[in-house]
Amino acid sequence: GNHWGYSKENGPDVWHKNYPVALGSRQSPIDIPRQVSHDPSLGPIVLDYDHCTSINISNNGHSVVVNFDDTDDRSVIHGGPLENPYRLKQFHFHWGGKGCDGSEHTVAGNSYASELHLVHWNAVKYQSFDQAATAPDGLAVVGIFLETGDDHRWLHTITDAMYMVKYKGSVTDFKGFNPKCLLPSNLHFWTYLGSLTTPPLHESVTWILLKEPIVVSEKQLGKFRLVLFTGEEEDQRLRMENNFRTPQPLKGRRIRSSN
Ligand SMILES: C[C@@H](CNC(=O)c1ccc(S(N)(=O)=O)cc1)Cn1ccc2ccccc21
Ligand SMILES: [Zn+2]
Repeated sequence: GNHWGYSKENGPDVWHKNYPVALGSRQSPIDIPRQVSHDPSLGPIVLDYDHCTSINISNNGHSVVVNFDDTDDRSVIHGGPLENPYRLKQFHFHWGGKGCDGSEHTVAGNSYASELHLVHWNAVKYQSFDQAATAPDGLAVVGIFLETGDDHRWLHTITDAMYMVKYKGSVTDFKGFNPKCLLPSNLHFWTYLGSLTTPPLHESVTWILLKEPIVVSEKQLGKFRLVLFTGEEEDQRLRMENNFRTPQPLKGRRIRSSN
């Protein structure tokens, strides 16, 4: 059927037809204004990834996703705005086309080349990721902006694996990767209550956006674009690019800033 995507016919402008929450009161992404209220009660965000276990890397037809073993609390984030530890489930990226920016959140109206999402779920309160994904305090996503410059020294492990998942539906082993190597030097952040940025667009995400971008090269970003939206058996070969939703109305929400 008319599965959702990022083209004119099935993209963000028509998602509301099958997912009416797209017009809801806590949708993501958003633009982060120049002035955000500083909340001194916000402690630092802590990412305990030392024993994380990556499993595989896959192409789900919307992004490239690295999946983790989330059967116990071996890799969690806590602190910041979070009242519980949240378990790392997966990370994935959103990016643009050649020379076009592709982040989802924007800062004072400015986009970045790409945006990395580290997706976590509240395993203290919920029995499964899917159950947490429908709860208002179910998920916590850490967003990290990517800007272009020099090569990122660790991103090649991911871009090399992307060759193996060129087609929608492909998956390949991807063990021993610790996403700590993708973090910027400081963890200052903005936080607000929002949603998944793709259907089903559930309003279940506490967003934690790191202020400092990481730097990757144009060459490395170019390898993201060798991935396809389409499956091996399809006659159309659609390059995976511009897989981002644009900023949504703030609707009175408060955005808080850490230090
Ligand atoms: C959460 C969906 C699957 N989607 C995600 O897991 C997900 C995670 C992060 C982002 S982002 N870009 O905001 O970081 C977007 C999507 C499965 N699922 C669970 C219940 C459910 C009900 C209907 C349809 C699909 C359903
Ligand atoms: Zn995402």
